[in-house]
Amino acid sequence: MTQHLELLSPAKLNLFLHITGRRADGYHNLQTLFQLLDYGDTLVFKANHSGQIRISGDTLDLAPEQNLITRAAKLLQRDDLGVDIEVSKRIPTGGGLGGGSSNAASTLLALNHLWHCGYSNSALQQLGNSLGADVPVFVAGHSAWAEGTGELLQRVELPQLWYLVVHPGCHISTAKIFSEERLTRDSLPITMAAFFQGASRNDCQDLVIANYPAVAEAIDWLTKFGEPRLTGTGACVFASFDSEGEALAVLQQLPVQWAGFVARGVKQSPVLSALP
Ligand SMILES: C[C@](O)(CO)[C@H](O)COP(=O)(O)OP(=O)(O)OC[C@H]1O[C@@H](n2ccc(N)nc2=O)[C@H](O)[C@@H]1O
Ligand SMILES: Nc1ncnc2c1ncn2[C@@H]1O[C@H](COP(=O)(O)OP(=O)(O)OP(=O)(O)O)[C@@H](O)[C@H]1O
Repeated sequence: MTQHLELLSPAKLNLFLHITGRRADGYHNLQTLFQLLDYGDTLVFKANHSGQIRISGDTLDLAPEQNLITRAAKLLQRDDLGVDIEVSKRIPTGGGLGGGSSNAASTLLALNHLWHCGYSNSALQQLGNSLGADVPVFVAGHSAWAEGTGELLQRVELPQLWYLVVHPGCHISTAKIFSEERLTRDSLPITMAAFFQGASRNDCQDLVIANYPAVAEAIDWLTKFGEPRLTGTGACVFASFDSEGEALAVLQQLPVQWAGFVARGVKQSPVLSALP
């Protein structure tokens, strides 16, 4: 039995984000296109029979029971099953890159394997949906067109472009953006064909630009080199390039007050590629 697994828990971009309505429970229906990236956090899992779920490394000062990694593990834990998880974070939190959701999904996939739980991928997606709206796509492990609150997924083949992702330094709460009165929440649903013809935007972008000057400045700066857009509810913004060289050339000019990285869009999550 494999006892040890090292996984790259990937970041995602929302290539567009339309909010099409608000449900009775306060959650929003949306349309989005999730692009998974070859950039992420490293999680090392060592399974044991201690009955304990222990996290070390970059714990983000979160109490273990608040960490989405622990919460995901608890959904699968039975009897004396235990695990030590070493975390190295690279994905900034509150960045719209889905780092917490990705970690939760990676944990579900890893422990389903190491603990021999026997859940199907779609059962794990359903379990993950209770942890966060972005968890199912990371469990599915492929780029996807998403509807509902993000859990109704359709596989999409996307060109494997290179992305420059810029973090303007501020942390944005997803719940805060979704609770703003001025948020656009009545976008008409579009077809996939309309997206590929260029008819899309991020409905959170104007609101975030108005409230977070650093995001506005990052978008202005990136406009010199491409067509920047916000991912999720921010704070990160991104632009696409045909080659790694073009993206890296722009990264080299990034003003020092911001962080950034270059990553490639991938067809399959590195987590799924690493699992037997
Ligand atoms: C904006 C996106 O990043 C797009 O990918 C996601 O929809 C957000 O996913 P997430 O961070 O996993 O979000 P969750 O942890 O489920 O929800 C955080 C908060 O955002 C709001 N929320 C989130 C998703 C959604 N479809 N409607 C919402 O209104 C809710 O107030 C919720 O309390
Ligand atoms: N393992 C984890 N990694 C990152 N954040 C975590 C983790 N566990 C819990 N969290 C909490 O989850 C919250 C959201 O983190 P996350 O990085 O997923 O958000 P985000 O980058 O804004 O992405 P999204 O696009 O899903 O909104 C943070 O406030 C953080 O405190």
